[in-house]
Amino acid sequence: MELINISNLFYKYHKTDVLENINLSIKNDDFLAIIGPNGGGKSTLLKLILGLLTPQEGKIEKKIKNNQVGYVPQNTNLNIDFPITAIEIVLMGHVSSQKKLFGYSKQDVACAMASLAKVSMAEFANSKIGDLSGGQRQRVFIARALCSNPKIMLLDEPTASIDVKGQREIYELLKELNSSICIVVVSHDISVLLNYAKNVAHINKNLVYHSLENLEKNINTQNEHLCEVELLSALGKSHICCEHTH
Ligand SMILES: Nc1ncnc2c1ncn2[C@@H]1O[C@H](COP(=O)(O)OP(=O)(O)OP(=O)(O)O)[C@@H](O)[C@H]1O
Repeated sequence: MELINISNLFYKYHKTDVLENINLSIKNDDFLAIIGPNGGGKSTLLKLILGLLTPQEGKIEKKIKNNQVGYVPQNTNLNIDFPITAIEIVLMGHVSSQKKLFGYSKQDVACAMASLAKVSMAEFANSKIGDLSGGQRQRVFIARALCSNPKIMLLDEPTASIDVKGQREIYELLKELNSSICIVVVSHDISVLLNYAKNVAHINKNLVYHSLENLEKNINTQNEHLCEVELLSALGKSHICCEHTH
């Protein structure tokens, strides 16, 4: 089932074109990797899908409600010295049916604990976020996004500054979640991601789509230093590589 359909989308900041004629369909069981060079327009596309920006031309049709879209932002600006616990972070993502002025209901806390359990972080519920490793912190943010029972989860650079072992653990978790949730990951760290993604959207103002499921694995994605140029030439799209050098 198609969850999101983007057709003939254009977006510019001021007078500069950032996205041109984007067409993309995202299905409920997809695991989509959005890759591309710095400034290629990946975050802009994510913001458009989230409804934070509005297309100037073209359209984005969503077959789901906004609260069924989970979002895990880049956490580079997180102040890890802030004295907040894992469960408090998760509760921030919980939209309670029972309105309370102060604090959270027992159901809210139970839901947050269930989300932490899904990402194997229940035992760290009362740990301060600053005491967790980068990978554990990322799991907590995934738990926060899970609180709203999303049908699709968008993650912006979820493995930035996490070592390769930690990256694999995050993607194993996302693979598990992908049995019931559509996963969309924006990332530069494609070597590990490509072992898990089903499809790839390469964005550099334009979008080029690759299905990985049908791709003969003629590239060694276990290679930690696999770069985008190698990937794209293996996919037979070496012309795209040239765009990076402009
Ligand atoms: N709010 C803004 N106002 C003006 N220009 C912007 C704004 N946000 C992004 N841009 C520009 O739009 C282009 C695309 O930016 P975007 O952040 O979408 O790229 P990206 O592919 O996510 O990059 P990165 O990989 O570096 O995160 C860049 O040239 C950027 O400078």
